[in-house]
Order: sequence, then C-alpha cells, then structure tokens
Amino acid sequence: MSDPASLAPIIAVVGPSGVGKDSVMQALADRDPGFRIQRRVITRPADAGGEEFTGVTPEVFARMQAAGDFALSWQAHGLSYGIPSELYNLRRGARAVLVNLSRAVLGETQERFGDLIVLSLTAAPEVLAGRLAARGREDAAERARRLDRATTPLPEGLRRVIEVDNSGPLATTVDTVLARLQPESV
Ligand SMILES: Nc1ncnc2c1ncn2[C@@H]1O[C@H](COP(=O)(O)OP(=O)(O)O)[C@@H](O)[C@H]1O
Ligand SMILES: O=P(O)(O)OC[C@H]1O[C@H](OP(=O)(O)OP(=O)(O)O)[C@H](O)[C@@H]1O
Repeated sequence: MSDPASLAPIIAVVGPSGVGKDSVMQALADRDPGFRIQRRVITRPADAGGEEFTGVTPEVFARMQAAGDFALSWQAHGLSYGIPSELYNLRRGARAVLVNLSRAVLGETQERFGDLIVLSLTAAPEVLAGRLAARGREDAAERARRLDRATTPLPEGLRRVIEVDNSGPLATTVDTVLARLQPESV
C-alpha cells in the first residue's frame, strides 16, 4: 500500500463487451482492498444488473455534466457514462483505483491523469459471445452490436499498457495482473 498522503495510480480496465472487465475489477478488490473500484454513473435502468453503478435518466445525467460532476464522460451503446469527480479522492491512500473506461477516452485520460496504467483484457470471440449470452443483460441484437466493436484497437501513445488474456479462470487472471503490476511497484 502506498503512503496515505500520496495519490494512487489509476488503472483503466478496457476491452470488448463480455471480456470480464467488471469481474476482474471486483476480483482484484476482493484479493486486495487497496484496489478501489470507481463506481460509474450510467443512463441505464438502475436494476439492470452487472456492475454496481448509479443509474440516472438522460436529463439528470445532463444536469450532472453541466454542474461539473464528472471527471470523464462518454457515450457508447446508446448510453451516457460518467466518472464522478470523487475519483480524485479515491486515489488518496489506495494502492490503485480501478475504473472501467471506453477505449475511446484513454488518450484524454492519460493527458489528465499522467499516472495511468491501462489494463487491456482480451478473450477469444467465441468466449465473448458465450459470456454475453450467459450474462443476459442485453438482448440478441444488442449483443451482436457489442461483438461487432470487439476488435476496436487501443489508441496510439499510451505509456503503460498491460494486456492480459481473461479466457481462463478469474483467479488466474488476477494472479497474472498482480504479477505484471509488481515490477511497476503498484
Ligand atoms: N474469467 C472468467 N471466467 C468465466 N466467466 C467469466 C470470467 N470473467 C467474466 N466472466 C463472466 O462473463 C460475463 C461478462 O463479464 P463482465 O465482467 O460483465 O464483462 P464486461 O464488464 O467486460 O462486459 C459475466 O457473466 C461474468 O460472470
Ligand atoms: O469504446 P469501447 O472500449 O468499446 O467501450 C464502450 C463501452 O463499453 C463498456 O461499457 P459497459 O461496461 O456498459 O458494457 P460491457 O459491460 O458490455 O463492456 C465500456 O465501459 C464503455 O462504456
């Protein structure tokens, strides 16, 4: 764990829909409470399941954005996503702050928070399709749209990228992530 006064790095967890971003974040935090998870604000019904998030209407989201409540925001899958400014406070005294981001905002995030580590998760296409179906949060048409953008590349210019295959058991992925973070003293 880092010095309580210091600011922990942000680990942006990215990858295609169904790859296991939320599951890996939760498993890391379960293994070591020094990993804190940044909850997101999303214009999705609050009872949709999956990750813990704050569900708001598009009107409330727009008001929050206008009020400067978000450190980062973007749109995807017909939804708006916001990262609350509390992200700044979560960094204090943590080992790292985990946040599920769009690959599209990584450049901007790195500019804003110099100390950014990108954890890029991968899995084979058939694994993604099986996991999305098993999760059951989206209908078949929406799952197909999500699978279509599975191969979106990472932007150029990212300084610290750790790519980990999450096709196997979650515990194996967590072991690999922790081992890959070690040399970077996170
Ligand atoms: N390593 C894994 N092994 C088996 N199932 C997994 C693994 N990682 C995630 N899952 C399952 O796959 C589904 C999608 O995972 P989720 O964390 O929601 O992915 P994402 O946030 O990337 O869309 C969930 O039902 C989850 O329980
Ligand atoms: O630009 P991309 O990198 O493709 O990402 C687009 C969006 O997909 C994910 O959302 P969400 O977590 O709601 O969906 P998922 O759980 O199905 O990945 C991710 O967090 C982004 O908000």
